[in-house]
Amino acid sequence: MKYQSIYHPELFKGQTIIVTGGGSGIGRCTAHELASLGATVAIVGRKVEKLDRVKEEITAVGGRVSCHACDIREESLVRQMMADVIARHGGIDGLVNNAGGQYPSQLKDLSTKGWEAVIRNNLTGGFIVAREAYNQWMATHGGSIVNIIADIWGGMPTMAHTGAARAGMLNFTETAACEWAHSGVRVNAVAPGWIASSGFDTYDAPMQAELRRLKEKVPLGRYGNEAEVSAAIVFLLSPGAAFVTGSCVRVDGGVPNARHTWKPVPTDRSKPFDGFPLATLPECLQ
Ligand SMILES: CCC/C=C/C(=O)SCCNC(=O)CCNC(=O)[C@H](O)C(C)(C)COP(=O)([O-])OP(=O)([O-])OC[C@H]1O[C@@H](n2cnc3c(N)ncnc32)[C@H](O)[C@@H]1OP(=O)([O-])[O-]
Ligand SMILES: NC(=O)C1=CN([C@@H]2O[C@H](COP(=O)(O)OP(=O)(O)OC[C@H]3O[C@@H](n4cnc5c(N)ncnc54)[C@H](OP(=O)(O)O)[C@@H]3O)[C@@H](O)[C@H]2O)C=CC1
Repeated sequence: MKYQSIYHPELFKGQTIIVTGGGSGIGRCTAHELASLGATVAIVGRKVEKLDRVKEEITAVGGRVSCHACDIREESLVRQMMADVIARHGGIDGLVNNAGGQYPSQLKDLSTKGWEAVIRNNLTGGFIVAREAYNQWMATHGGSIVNIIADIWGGMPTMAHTGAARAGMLNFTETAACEWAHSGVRVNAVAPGWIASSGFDTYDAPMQAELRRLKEKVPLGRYGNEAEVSAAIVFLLSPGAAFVTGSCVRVDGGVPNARHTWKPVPTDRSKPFDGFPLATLPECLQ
């Protein structure tokens, strides 16, 4: 079934856009939406079988997509991946720096190795991918980069490593937006709140129990869905955002504004946008 985007179906006709982490969740949804809008999508991830599945889904509805196995933490692999995408598609117009993830741990129990693994995954990796996109293509041709971060406004108990990495990524976004503006490159961020995606299923049972409870703390009264994050990414990549750079769009149902005052009311308070018929509800919420 084809993606039902709210945007014009030829918005990205003739463009090539890289989506890291395109084999599942938010990245998979974004790849579907961009392909439905005419883009050729290059999806990147560590597990080839996940990428192949998404490729099958997108080609089945007439989209164009290529798969690139690559760990974003490995500089030489990222360099090669970027060169392959450029050689295969003739350039890159956009990059969605979405690959990432972490595991819950209290600070006192966090090993240095674990801290560094998460920083590499969510800060260093995103930096390497963006720098290679810029140096290998965008510096001379322009382009648009969207970095996916998280709701980092305030502390993130049990998620300090990823909070530090994503806060770093926000500042990287602001700096790159300045340094790369003269090349016609815009750099923005999207900060998802609690998004019911396959990502939830990667957590252990106690964390999943916590996640089931958390929606009561959202002013809009529910989790977000993948299509709602994708819509923000697509806006920032589009000409509609031509004068937007160094910004962050928060897609979180209002959580950062309400942390101290919100009194939970356990009912849904907004109608979701759901343009993605193939979205997978995480098993832990079923
Ligand atoms: C932000 C809020 C909301 C967000 C929601 C989402 O993001 S949804 C999306 C969610 N999606 C995802 O999160 C998916 C992506 N996530 C991942 O791939 C992993 O979480 C990763 C980033 C740690 C990389 O892991 P990897 O396998 O490549 O790394 P590695 O094997 O090289 O390990 C290096 C060291 O890290 C440590 N350590 C690692 N795991 C654990 C653990 N569970 N337990 C304890 N410790 C752990 C350990 O010290 C290990 O060394 P050791 O002691 O073994 O010698
Ligand atoms: N869902 C949520 O509530 C939130 C999500 N986020 C962030 O949004 C992004 C997408 O998350 P979501 O779709 O929910 O989760 P998923 O776990 O489904 O997606 C993460 C994707 O990133 C890929 N990935 C992870 N590490 C690497 C790596 N080192 N190199 C290449 N690819 C990698 C994974 O593929 P593979 O395993 O094949 O490598 C996977 O497809 C992540 O950065 C996540 O942390 C932020 C805030 C909230």
